[in-house]
Amino acid sequence: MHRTIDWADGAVVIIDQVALPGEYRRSTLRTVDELVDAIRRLAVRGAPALGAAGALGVALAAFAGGDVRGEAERIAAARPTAVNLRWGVTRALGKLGDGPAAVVALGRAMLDEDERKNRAASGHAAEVVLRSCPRRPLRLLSHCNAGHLAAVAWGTALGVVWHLHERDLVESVLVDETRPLLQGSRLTAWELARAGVPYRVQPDSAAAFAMARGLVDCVLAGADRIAANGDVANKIGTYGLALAAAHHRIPFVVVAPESTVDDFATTGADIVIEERSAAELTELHGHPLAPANAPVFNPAFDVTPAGLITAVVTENGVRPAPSP
Ligand SMILES: CSC[C@H]1O[C@H](OP(=O)(O)O)[C@H](O)[C@@H]1O
Repeated sequence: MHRTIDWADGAVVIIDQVALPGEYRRSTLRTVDELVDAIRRLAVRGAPALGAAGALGVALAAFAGGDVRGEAERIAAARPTAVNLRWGVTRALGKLGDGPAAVVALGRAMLDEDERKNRAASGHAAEVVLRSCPRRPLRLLSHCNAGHLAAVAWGTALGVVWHLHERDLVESVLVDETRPLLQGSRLTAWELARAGVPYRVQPDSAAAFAMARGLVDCVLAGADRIAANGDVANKIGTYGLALAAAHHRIPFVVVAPESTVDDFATTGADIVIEERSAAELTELHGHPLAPANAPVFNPAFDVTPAGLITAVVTENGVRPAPSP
């Protein structure tokens, strides 16, 4: 599989995640407009991948000239919750004074460091799972997609599955379909199938029942922004999973690079939660799923309080539990 996002011939090249699982294709993004559109459509998505997209987007703007900082802000604002997007933009702007080639070099360096950090974070998290869950082999539950397609390569929460699968320690993965955009059934299931990992797709609403039926040993989640107190913003539905896991005394492990920690967000209350269009809920490929003009509540993320999380694991290991 190619890198989820890359730089080639003066352009950003992505695996088009809107086309999956039906078609594996790559798209070339030559302008900031094309990149912002791809981010907003989730053709490129996932916190680490968005960090790279932010940096490489600034490279596109730098080569195009004009109002580079204005274009950079457009990129950073394309999706407000994943801190890595703005962080990648900010890092790239720091190189602007050295010219477009220096911005590209920074972006390429981020591409190279992504897999190393995510392999390390998910490796530490795999050890946490093994220490926390006595049963072998393991039955894991995944929400949304935090795999190769959410990063430049490897992945975060799903990277734990790769590590454990290499050691024949995974019995199966329950994959939340993750409405409304189905990152689980479309992307995580596609990744697991490619890797030969046994899995079953389930409705998001089946997750708590699966735990009640004793089908889950550990819940794995990625993150889009981690507040200083350890609260975690992640795909909508994560908070409910954490509540159910706590009730059933099932470990709930969050995996993310340190770059997803936002110390400027004191608590989860400080994290902006992206709300997305009604159409994502009220129609599917043009077919109505709700009455015309139905009012909706469509937050793309929620916030899980630190107290419901067994461990937040980064490339540096288990983050210290926040002081109460
Ligand atoms: C490894 S970060 C993945 C993270 O990003 C996803 O959000 P989206 O699909 O909207 O980009 C989801 O929250 C995942 O946990």
